Amino acid sequence: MTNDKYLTELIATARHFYHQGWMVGTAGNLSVRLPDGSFWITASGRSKGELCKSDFVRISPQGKVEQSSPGLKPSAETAIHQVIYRLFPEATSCYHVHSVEANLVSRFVQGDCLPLPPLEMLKGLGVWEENPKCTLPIFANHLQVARIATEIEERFTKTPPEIPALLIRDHGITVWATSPETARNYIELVEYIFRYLVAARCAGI
Ligand SMILES: CSCCC(=O)C(=O)COP(=O)(O)O
Ligand SMILES: [Zn+2]
Repeated sequence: MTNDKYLTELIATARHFYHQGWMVGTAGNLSVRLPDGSFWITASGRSKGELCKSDFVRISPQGKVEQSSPGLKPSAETAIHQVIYRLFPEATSCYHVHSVEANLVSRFVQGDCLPLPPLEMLKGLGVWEENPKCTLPIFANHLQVARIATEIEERFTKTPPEIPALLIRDHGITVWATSPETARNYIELVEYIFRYLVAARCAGI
């Protein structure tokens, strides 16, 4: 893929997520990793429904800004993307969105794991067991993003997640995948599961 194609894909995906209500205003951030280990990430504070090609910053494998339009800052949550790419060398895309449902389900439990219902949809996230008992890791939403990133690194180094996703309480979901298309599917699947959980609770199930 050329740089242009990567950015076109991220712009289209952000617009799609914006129209779902998952990247309202400036919420969320998307990144894609290139074969040289650098990655393109959305610049901080841009309206995610109307991104253009100059709204991205390229971060080197060492974590420095490598390419940017004047006046841009990388996403405030770049440290989380960096830690995901470090932990999961096969990942080439990392997407983070804020939905109402993600925030609601993050309060359904007090602990640091959200049990997921044994839905067929889990197969789309790589879970192929009969009646799976799968959980989604939850992290606290610290003001200092670096602290969230450190906690992700410490926890996943000891206990790898069962699915390529993590939830930050009262904040949003992050997924990672081996292609931009797969990361987009993962966001859609996880958001479906969140809607199911909210609907099930409303229905008293
Ligand atoms: C209203 S969004 C608050 C910051 C945030 O959580 C986010 O995902 C967007 O931050 P960025 O710096 O990537 O624009
Ligand atoms: Zn966020």
